Amino acid sequence: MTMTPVIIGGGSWGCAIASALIRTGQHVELLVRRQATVDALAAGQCMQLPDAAQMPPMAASLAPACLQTASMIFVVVPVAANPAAFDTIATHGTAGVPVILCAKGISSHNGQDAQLLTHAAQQALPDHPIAVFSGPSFADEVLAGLPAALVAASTSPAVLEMIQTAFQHSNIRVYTHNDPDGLALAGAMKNVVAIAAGCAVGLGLGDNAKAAIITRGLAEIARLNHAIGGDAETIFGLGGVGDLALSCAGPHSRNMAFGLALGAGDAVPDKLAEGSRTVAALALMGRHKKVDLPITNAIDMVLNHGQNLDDAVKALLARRPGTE
Ligand SMILES: NC(=O)C1=CN([C@@H]2O[C@H](COP(=O)(O)OP(=O)(O)OC[C@H]3O[C@@H](n4cnc5c(N)ncnc54)[C@H](O)[C@@H]3O)[C@@H](O)[C@H]2O)C=CC1
Ligand SMILES: O=C(CO)COP(=O)(O)O
Repeated sequence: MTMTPVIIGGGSWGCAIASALIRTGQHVELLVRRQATVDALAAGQCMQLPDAAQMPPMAASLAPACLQTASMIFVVVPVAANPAAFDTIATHGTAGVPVILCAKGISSHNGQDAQLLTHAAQQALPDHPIAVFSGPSFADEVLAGLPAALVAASTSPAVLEMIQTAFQHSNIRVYTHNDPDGLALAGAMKNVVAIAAGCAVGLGLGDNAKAAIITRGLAEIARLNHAIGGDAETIFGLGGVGDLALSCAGPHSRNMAFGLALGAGDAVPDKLAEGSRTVAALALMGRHKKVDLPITNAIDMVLNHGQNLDDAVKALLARRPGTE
């Protein structure tokens, strides 16, 4: 029986990861929800990135039985769909096969609690080693074959070796470390900071304000990372400052584009902006951990509690500045 990597999710990032593996000559299967996605992938088209050229045809299926022959399982659906993906793996997967978390957000049940995706996965899948795969990586560029550097984090050196080997000779260069919680948190938080940076630019507050938000946002990420027991080095690596810099660079990031529209008073784009969905859970996590997250809280107030964006900015600026 041939074991192959299986990717749950046939959207932008699922296709990009698949393309990197396929180009090294590996067979990859995608597990998706709709027949239309199966057909599009077989024709070399990603439905969420219709302009992507040179995408190799991809084998996809609606049948979770493909998980039985998975060598490793990438979970590449939005955070809200991760619990259902974990259930599918628990039912159809083989114990011991690594599960690699690729979504960037915080898990939440009806806004009542907040949990790192790593913890949610460990609870749901106690028989599987868990890894996080993150870093600065726009799907369209990876899909186009351009180079990117990512981080795989797991407490299992054998799993890290497996992931690194899978991407060897691909356009994704994989660095490793052993802090999956910190990496998962950083990926979730950078999306919210990108929304805030977008708001500042959209409001016309200038480049100085944008740089201040990025830097103070990084400080928030570092504080919450410390509180959850994450490694400080994670925040200064590809999955921390690297992904934050990428996502705050401009509207190529869907989160930044969401913030830009919000700041400019325009309708927000209908593309996935995980930060808008995760900010409530992050703010909750900050309260639980007693960590001050002013930028995260401001975006939560605007998106989930009806605060006017101008008032949120005034409230942020009225805070007494502390030591850096
Ligand atoms: N696009 C990118 O550049 C990157 C995205 N990510 C992360 O990967 C995750 C997925 O993002 P994208 O692939 O970009 O999103 P996308 O919007 O391009 O695709 C999402 C895919 O998940 C499927 N899906 C949505 N809800 C589902 C559900 N309830 N059950 C099963 N499948 C469902 C959709 O049909 C679609 O195929 C997000 O957390 C994102 O932050 C991470 C790195 C890069
Ligand atoms: O996480 C990403 C790149 O690393 C993608 O960012 P957006 O979801 O904001 O487009």
